[in-house]
Amino acid sequence: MTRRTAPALLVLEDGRTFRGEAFGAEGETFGEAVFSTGMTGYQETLTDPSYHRQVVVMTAPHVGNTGINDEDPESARIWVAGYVVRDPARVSSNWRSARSLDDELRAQGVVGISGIDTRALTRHLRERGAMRVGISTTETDPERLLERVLASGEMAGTELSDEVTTQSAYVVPARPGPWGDKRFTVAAVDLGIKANTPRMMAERGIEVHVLPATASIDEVLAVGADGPDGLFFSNGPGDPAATTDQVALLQEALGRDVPYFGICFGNQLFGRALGFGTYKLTYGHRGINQPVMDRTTGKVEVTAHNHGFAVDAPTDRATETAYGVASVSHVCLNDDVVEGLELRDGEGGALKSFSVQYHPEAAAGPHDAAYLFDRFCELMDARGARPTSQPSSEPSSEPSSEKEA
Ligand SMILES: NC(=O)CC[C@H](N)C(=O)O
Repeated sequence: MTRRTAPALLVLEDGRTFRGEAFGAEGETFGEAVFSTGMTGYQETLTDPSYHRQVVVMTAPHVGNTGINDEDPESARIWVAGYVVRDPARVSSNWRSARSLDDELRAQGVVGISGIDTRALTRHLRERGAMRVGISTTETDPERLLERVLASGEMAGTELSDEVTTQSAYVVPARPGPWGDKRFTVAAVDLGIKANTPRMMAERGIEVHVLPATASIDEVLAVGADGPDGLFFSNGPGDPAATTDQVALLQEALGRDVPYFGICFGNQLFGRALGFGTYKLTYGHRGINQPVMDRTTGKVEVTAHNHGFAVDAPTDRATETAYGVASVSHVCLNDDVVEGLELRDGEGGALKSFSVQYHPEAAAGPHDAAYLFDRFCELMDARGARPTSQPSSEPSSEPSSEKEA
């Protein structure tokens, strides 16, 4: 790999400027500046559709050591809008490595910058909050780049599912096991799904029907010979408060008693479907070492996160909703942010649906939260009866208004 020495410029929307070197493709890019504290898993980060329109700053000082392989991508392309690293590896060293990180960024046209003080940049974002940023290898004047940063799109209020979702439905077959060929059939709405999610479901005997984000309730109920055993909403980019169609879809499914499991964006939309608001966190949670407590078991798990928004739900009491009794199942021990929701038949009653704000499918690990896929299987098992095509009750509560942090 040849090292680049072309100058590059990074300007935040509040005018703070960093100068470094071109890394990856040359050109100019804009997005929301966010930082990730993951020490490993940069390939999974780059290809996670939830990072669409975000410029990711890596706090790990040395990035790219293991190159890029053909097995680990979470989707067919890199989604980050830009990439910021301190010190790119000069040599890729791993038996699976097919090419260097720099070559991959260039091949996919992703503009990055290296050689900047990522610690100072991260501290700035932590204090001032996530904000818009521009990176350019063609502009040398920070003032002119700043004008374009200020003209670029904001993350708050932006709906992005249709830019990342699959164009057509596809099936990930169940892996045969002690259950026979398959155990369950699940409709999974792709709001930016990562490849490891259907993989972990398939390993548990789930046949996963991945549907586009525009799926209707009829398309969901048409999955499986007799309707799906469960409904799943994936992770995904954008502001959950700007998403309405999928909230309505979820309310229809909950009204028909379809067991539901959601991850990240799927947790936020579950919250909205239950009538809670969502809000933007100051700088969000992105990394692979976040402590989360499961309030049902009292156990603490170390988990992977990637979220800039969160659900605004009370942690001190359960909430009556049109679909059952909702409560906060998981909290982040760093800042008490809601990390999971559950819906029960009545207070202390049987579980009907649940979701988490973090990533049980985390491919770079940690794997503490993988049990949630088993919990989904247990839920579908327990609620065995297939959903009916008639709503069990008319949804009545509208999602409450959103709060901006
Ligand atoms: N990984 C995700 O699903 C992210 C959800 C949402 N876009 C957020 O930033 O909070």
